[in-house]
Amino acid sequence: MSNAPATPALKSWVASANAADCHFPIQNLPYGVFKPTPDADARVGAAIGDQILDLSVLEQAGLLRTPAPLFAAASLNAFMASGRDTWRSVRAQLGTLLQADTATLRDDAALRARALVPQASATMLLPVQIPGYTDFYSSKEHATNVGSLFRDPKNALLPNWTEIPIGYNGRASSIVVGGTPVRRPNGQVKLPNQERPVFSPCLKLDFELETGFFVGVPNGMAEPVACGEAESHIFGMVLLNDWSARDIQAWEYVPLGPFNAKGFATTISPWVVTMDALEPFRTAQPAQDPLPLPYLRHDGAHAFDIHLEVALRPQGAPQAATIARTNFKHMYWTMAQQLAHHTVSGCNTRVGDLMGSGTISGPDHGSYGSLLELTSNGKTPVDIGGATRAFIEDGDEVVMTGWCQGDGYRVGFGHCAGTVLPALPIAG
Ligand SMILES: O=C(O)/C=C/C(=O)CC(=O)CC(=O)O
Ligand SMILES: [Ca+2]
Ligand SMILES: [Mg+2]
Repeated sequence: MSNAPATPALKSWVASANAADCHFPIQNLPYGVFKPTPDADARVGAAIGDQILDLSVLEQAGLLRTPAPLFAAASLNAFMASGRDTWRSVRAQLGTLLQADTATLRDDAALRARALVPQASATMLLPVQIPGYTDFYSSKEHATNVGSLFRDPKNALLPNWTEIPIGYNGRASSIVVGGTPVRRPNGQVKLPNQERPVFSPCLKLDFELETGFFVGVPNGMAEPVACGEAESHIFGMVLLNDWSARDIQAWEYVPLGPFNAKGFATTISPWVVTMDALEPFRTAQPAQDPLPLPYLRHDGAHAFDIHLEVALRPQGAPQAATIARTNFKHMYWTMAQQLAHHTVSGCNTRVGDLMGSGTISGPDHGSYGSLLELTSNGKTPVDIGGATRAFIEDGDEVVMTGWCQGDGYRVGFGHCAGTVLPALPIAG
């Protein structure tokens, strides 16, 4: 259970995969859905270096053994539904095919030309057909910060927080893949010193730095997933931006929680990093006090050491400025506890359900996962090199990234990016 993997860097014949800072070395092999050209059909691929390995081409060429055809598909759902043995077998077969000393594809120029697509020329699509989306609230630092800003600094953390992995049922319909522009929402905003709300473009648009996990092995109704078994239901993880309209949220959220403030868009990264690729980076979660109720207990280490960053790039700026750095390992509630809690009532899950971690804030000011926290609700704007931001402005691009640091290699998530478009005009 170490977080300092000692495995020496394995090499691939895809040279770009061997760079020490590459997110997609042979140790990673994340899955995504892409079109090699705008008119082509969508298909499943695995990222390797700066290329995509087209799994539908490999499958057609008879180079992948699976129980059924899985990869000439517009989503990962069929592959996810094929079960954990198939996930592991495909991962092992791809690892072998891509290893430096395996000649099969390396020395077949014609097949290689069809099977490898430069990432720069491909269009990435939403990787999963997502039946349901739930967002948790599992960072103690985030819950404490937001509790202080929205409610009472003296009682920032509500009494249920250390007992329940708090969550809300989100909107699957508005989840988009990284690179998709996001429109600033209009909604009800309550301005200070006014008795009634106004209908207005959101004036406090924010990001939330999160990860998400996909359910690969579903559970039936009234068949709760045990905490100790929960990880075996998870297919993999993505970066997730739970865009949040803070002014709409502050007015609407009592008593049923966020609605329009978080339902207009959620962005996920195009590549799904498997739990098998993340396994070497398993580490201990923070100590939990009080001891959770028995259905939320698991032995051993259930956090993952994933370094995370958020950068902001104003329209026209050549570079994005990094405004937050944190780590997934700070999360108080684990993914296993989230899934056990979600299903303990008898709630079923489906293949492709997405569970957001909740905003990932760390202990220091520069490790907060939202502008709400970084700017104390707009009071202390952040510096983005030549400009400042209290909240997101039109034309700003928010870019999240994350990776696990191995010995001479990285298991990375790539980017999760989105540019904000102006709100729709308000009539009259
Ligand atoms: O504390 C609140 O009232 C609200 C908190 C959030 O906005 C967070 C939410 O979406 C869950 C999370 O990202 O942790
Ligand atoms: Ca959230
Ligand atoms: Mg959202």
